[in-house]
Amino acid sequence: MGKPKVFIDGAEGTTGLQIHSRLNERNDIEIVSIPPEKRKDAQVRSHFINSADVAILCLPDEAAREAVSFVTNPDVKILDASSAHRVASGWVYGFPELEEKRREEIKNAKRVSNPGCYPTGFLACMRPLVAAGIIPKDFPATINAISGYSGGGRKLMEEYQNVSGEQVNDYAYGIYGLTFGHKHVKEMHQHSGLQSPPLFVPAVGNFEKGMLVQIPLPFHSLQNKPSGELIQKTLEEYYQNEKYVYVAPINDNSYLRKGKFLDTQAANNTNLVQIFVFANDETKEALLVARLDNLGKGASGAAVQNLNIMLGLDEDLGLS
Ligand SMILES: NC(=O)C1=CN([C@@H]2O[C@H](COP(=O)(O)OP(=O)(O)OC[C@H]3O[C@@H](n4cnc5c(N)ncnc54)[C@H](OP(=O)(O)O)[C@@H]3O)[C@@H](O)[C@H]2O)C=CC1
Ligand SMILES: CC(=O)N[C@@H](CCC(=O)OP(=O)(O)O)C(=O)O
Repeated sequence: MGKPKVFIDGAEGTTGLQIHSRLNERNDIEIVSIPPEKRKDAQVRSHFINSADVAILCLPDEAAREAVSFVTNPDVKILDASSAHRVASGWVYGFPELEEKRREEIKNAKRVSNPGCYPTGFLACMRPLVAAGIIPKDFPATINAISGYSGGGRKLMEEYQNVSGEQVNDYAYGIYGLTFGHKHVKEMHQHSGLQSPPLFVPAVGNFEKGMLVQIPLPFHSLQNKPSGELIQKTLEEYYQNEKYVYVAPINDNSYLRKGKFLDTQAANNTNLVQIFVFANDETKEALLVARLDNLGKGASGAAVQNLNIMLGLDEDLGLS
């Protein structure tokens, strides 16, 4: 049998380029590339998709749905990096660490949806705690998060990269999603085990990549008041055998710059999601924070990990 063929639809976009550069050096797979002038030609894309073992979609949602409609070859596997199929039936949600059977499901699936960047941080923290009954299913979760501008794809990157002079201050930090219903909320709801969708307030900063996802836990309003240690230990045990989800010791100052500041970009260029638990048992407050590279475990790293699993290869190939 020859090397598995991988086609990246949208290879010239932000996520596509990163996946390509992670796969480019590998000699265990063959990357099949569409001629640049044909990259939006439906017929040519369809041909490439149907001749691949795995087609990775790095496209806007609508173009991703269109790409799936092109599939006629029953053997083709699709890995969709867009948000088009993250809550769709018939698709496996490609977060291998989220539950025990997930790797096997990804391996056997014909359709895998790569998780969103913010949901990766939120779900990594929330799902194990809801599953363990430490956070009740009816908990009204809220999320404040900050992302680098590459999260918005090529257009937002160009906008930020052209900012100069006095505008730099305006672009430093801005919250958005203020009409609610951000495209990630359904995904965060469905895969968390929570009864209601979380209230999500994202922000974007004037830096390329890196992300913090913060989940406040005001336990004084709850009947059961778990200790910070129970929260941290539950997460630590849940991910004890995982290479790409790291749970820091509780209230660990060593991750804080000058003992105070949790920086956004320290997980960049890795496939890691780092989880921090800050807690005060006297005031009954805790804060969960996930830090990741939105283009790493939030997109291209996760995609390469899923691709490896889908092809039955060593999961760590091409990852750091
Ligand atoms: N950036 C991030 O942090 C993350 C992004 N994602 C997801 O990945 C997907 C891609 O995002 P991103 O890479 O950031 O976006 P980009 O805008 O950077 O890239 C999208 C690419 O798709 C191309 N494209 C658009 N329409 C078509 C079409 N009909 N046929 C073929 N190619 C097309 C675009 O070309 P052109 O520019 O010429 O229109 C562009 O090259 C999105 O669905 C996003 O949600 C997932 C996780 C994180
Ligand atoms: C800063 C920024 O604009 N971020 C994007 C989220 C990233 C994205 O669209 O990609 P995924 O959905 O695949 O994670 C947004 O809020 O729409």
